[in-house]
Amino acid sequence: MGREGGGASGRGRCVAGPGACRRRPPVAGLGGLGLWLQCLFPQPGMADSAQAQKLVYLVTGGCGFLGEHVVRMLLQQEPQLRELRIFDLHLGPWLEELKTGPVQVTAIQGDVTQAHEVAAAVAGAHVVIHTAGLVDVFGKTSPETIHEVNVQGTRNVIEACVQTGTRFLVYTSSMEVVGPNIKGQPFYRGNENTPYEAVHRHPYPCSKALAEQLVLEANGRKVLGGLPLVTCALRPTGIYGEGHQIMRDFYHQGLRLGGRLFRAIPASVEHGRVYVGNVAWMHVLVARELQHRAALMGGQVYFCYDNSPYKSYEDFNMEFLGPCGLRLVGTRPLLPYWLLLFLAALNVLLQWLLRPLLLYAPLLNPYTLAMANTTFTVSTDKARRHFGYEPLFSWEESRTRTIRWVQAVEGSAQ
Ligand SMILES: NC(=O)C1=CN([C@@H]2O[C@H](COP(=O)(O)OP(=O)(O)OC[C@H]3O[C@@H](n4cnc5c(N)ncnc54)[C@H](O)[C@@H]3O)[C@@H](O)[C@H]2O)C=CC1
Ligand SMILES: C[C@@H](CO)CCC[C@@H](C)[C@H]1CC[C@H]2[C@@H]3[C@H](O)CC4=CC(=O)CC[C@]4(C)[C@H]3CC[C@]12C
Repeated sequence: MGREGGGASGRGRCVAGPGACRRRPPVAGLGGLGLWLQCLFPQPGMADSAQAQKLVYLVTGGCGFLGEHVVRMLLQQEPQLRELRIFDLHLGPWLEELKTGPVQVTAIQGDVTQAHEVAAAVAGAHVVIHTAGLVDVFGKTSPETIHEVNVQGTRNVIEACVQTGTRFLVYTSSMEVVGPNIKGQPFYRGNENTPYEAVHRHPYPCSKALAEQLVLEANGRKVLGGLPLVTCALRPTGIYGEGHQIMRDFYHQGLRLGGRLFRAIPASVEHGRVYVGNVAWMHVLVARELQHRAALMGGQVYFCYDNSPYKSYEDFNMEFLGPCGLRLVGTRPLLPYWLLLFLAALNVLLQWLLRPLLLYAPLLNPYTLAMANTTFTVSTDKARRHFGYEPLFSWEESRTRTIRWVQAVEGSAQ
C-alpha cells in the first residue's frame, strides 16, 4: 500500500430519476472542445450503444442506506451497464420502479454468510461492489454475528469472484478500520499514509479491518480463466444524507425533548463526515477506473471525502436539524464527561437487563461516546490523483438535499 501514481479524467453530473440520461460528461476541464474531441477519440465506454451496455454489476447490500444510492448512481452514471444485480437480505419495494429503464435490474434476496447464495449471484458479473454489512455499534447484534456477516460474508464474496471468474471487486470499508483507536488518539486531517496506531477492541471496527485486509490480500489472485482479481477498498468517514437512520434518531430525540438537543460533545472535537451521494459516486468511478488502471489502483485503499465542513458530530448534525426546527442547547457540554460515561455504562447495563424483553439500543454507550469525543478528520486527494474523483455534490447541494429529506420524512417542512 502507499503506491502513488497519476490521475485520470472523468467527471460526472448526477441527474434525478433511474431512467435518466446516462450521457457521459465532457472530459474534465475541456468543455465544448471536450465533446468535439470525444467524437474523434471516444473514451472507454463511449462505444455505440450495443457495445456500451455490456457489463454486469452486482451490488451487495444494495437496499441499504449507502447501497441504494450506489444502485441509483450506477443506473444514472454507468454507460456500460447492461445488467444490475442487487443482492440483499432485505429487498426494498422501491426496486420495482427501477425495472422500467433500459438496464436489466435483477433483485436477489440472499445472505452473504451463505457461500452458495453469493456464488450464484456473482456468477457472470464483471464487477462486484460489496457494501453489505452489519453496521452495529449500538449492541443490537452479537459480536459473533457481526463477524459472520462482515468478515465471513466478505470472504464468501472474494471466493465467489475467484471461483466464477469475476475480476473486479470494490469493498466498502470504513474510517473505523483506522480509528479512532482504543487510546482515543486524534487523527487530524490525516490521509491514507498517515501513521496511526489502528488498535480496536469493538467488534465492528475489528470486523471491518479484517474484511478490508482479506480484500486487499486477494488482489492479484487468479480467478477462473486465469486472469488476476483486481480489488480495492473505500473508507468512508461518517456518511450522512437521504436515508441516514442515525440522523432520524437524533431528530426524534430532539422532538421528544421539546425541540432541543443538549450538547454532550465539545465543539472543538472535529468528526469527518461525507455526503452519501459523493460516496456512491466514488464507488461508481472507482469500479469503472479499476478496469483500466489495475496496476495503479489494485490493492489500494481510498478515503471517501468531499467538501463537507469539519465540525463536531453534534454541530454537524445541526446543519440539518436546525432548519428542521431543533436547537442545540449549550456552547459546551452540559454534563461532565464522567457523568456521561456513567450514563453510557448505565445504558449498557439496561440493555443487558432488558434484552430478554426488548431491544434497548440508545445512541449513547461507551463506544459511541468515545468515538464522538475523539477528533477524526481526513484531508487527502488520493482518489482524485488515482482515478480522477471529484465530489459530484457540493457542500451546499449535500446540505440542501439532506435537509429536504429530513423535512420530507418527518413532515417538518417549515
Ligand atoms: N453509515 C456510515 O456512516 C458508514 C458505513 N460504512 C459501510 O458502508 C456499508 C453500508 O453501510 P450502511 O448503508 O450505512 O448500512 P445499512 O445497514 O443501511 O446497509 C447495509 C445493507 O446490508 C444488508 N445486509 C446486512 N446483512 C446482510 C447479509 N447477511 N446478507 C446480505 N445483505 C446483508 C442490509 O440488509 C442492508 O441493506 C457497510 O459496509 C458499512 O460498514 C462505512 C463508513 C461509514
Ligand atoms: C454522545 C452522544 C450523544 O450526543 C453522541 C453519539 C454520536 C454517535 C452515535 C456517533 C459519533 C461517531 C459516529 C460513528 C462515526 O461516524 C464512524 C462510523 C463509521 C461506520 O463505518 C459506521 C458508523 C460509525 C460507527 C458512526 C456511528 C455513530 C457514531 C458513533
